[in-house]
Amino acid sequence: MHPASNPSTPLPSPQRVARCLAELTGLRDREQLQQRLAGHLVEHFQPVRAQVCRRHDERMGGWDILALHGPPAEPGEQECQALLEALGREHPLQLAELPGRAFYPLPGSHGAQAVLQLQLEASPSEAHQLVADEILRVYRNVIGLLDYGERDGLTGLLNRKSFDETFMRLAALSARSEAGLSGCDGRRHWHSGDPCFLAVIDIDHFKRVNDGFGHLVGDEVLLLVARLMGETLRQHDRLYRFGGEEFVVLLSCSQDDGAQAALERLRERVARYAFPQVGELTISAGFTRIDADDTPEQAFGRADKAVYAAKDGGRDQVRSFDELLAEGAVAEAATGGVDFF
Ligand SMILES: Nc1nc2c(ncn2[C@@H]2O[C@H](COP(=O)(O)OP(=O)(O)OP(=O)(O)O)[C@@H](O)[C@H]2O)c(=O)[nH]1
Repeated sequence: MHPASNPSTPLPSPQRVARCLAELTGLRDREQLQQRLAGHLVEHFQPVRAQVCRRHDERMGGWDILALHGPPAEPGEQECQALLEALGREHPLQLAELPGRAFYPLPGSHGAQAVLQLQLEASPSEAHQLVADEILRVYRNVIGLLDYGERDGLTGLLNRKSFDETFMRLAALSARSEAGLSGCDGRRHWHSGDPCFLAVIDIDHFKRVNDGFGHLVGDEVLLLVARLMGETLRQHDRLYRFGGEEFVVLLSCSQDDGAQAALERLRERVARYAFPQVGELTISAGFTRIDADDTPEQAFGRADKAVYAAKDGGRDQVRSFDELLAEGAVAEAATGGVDFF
């Protein structure tokens, strides 16, 4: 049974709603946007408990919990089902079997999927829900505009625009990992104790595709490789194309060999895929761990050297710069000497 409608929570004044919308439409940082939206919804509904649940690994399941109001509570089986259902929705979810609970999808944080889980003392009035729905709609529109500006037109992957900022955030997380720290810092998409990596992925002999089948088919191959990347790598890995036939990935893995395994999975997936007209294709990948004092240019330069090693070694392989360095196969990357895109 649903708890009775709660008439005691006053409807927000038009000024407050306008202030909320002005704030949300003025933000450009997705995490900040997500946090402020959650904050406004909490203020709006005045729940007994509110927490943001982030899905941290698509394959393994599991949720990262960020308590906004009241103590955090691990979602039970039914709640996990509801969270999953809410993820893909445009509208909030309320279920008869979970009275007093509301699940607000918080989409758009670069693949990190999150839901605001509210525990209410009483069902909100229809007018309350309507206002919250409209706030959510404006939020989605802002995310849509951000996507439009930050994504590559052909593949839908991220473009160069947000790369540096994300990279610097990862370098800071790597600093925590080097210091042996871990735990939730409240603003993460990644586990703050995990090492982070930059990978460069290059389609082998792509020129032959263009020369043999034409640029339209070449473009389709780029699109399909991007799709395979999205399907194979994890939700919170960030996938970029800055133009050309080269892709960049920022990923965090709980162990050092996790990046190698993730990229191997992608390499195998591409090698097994039958590309329309073209047939078989392979990729070469190189990666490096991101250090605390790295610049994007330095890390990219190292990963790029590893790609060259993969090409030299016969293509269709994944190489780690750090391993190549340990083997003496490459020299330490010169600082700043690499052309970056
Ligand atoms: N269709 C298409 N082709 C592109 C795009 N951007 C770059 N290219 C082509 O990608 C090809 C890259 O070729 P190369 O750098 O010589 O390398 P490759 O043939 O992939 O050979 P290896 O990297 O050595 O395995 C060139 O033919 C570019 O014209 C694009 O947006 N669409």
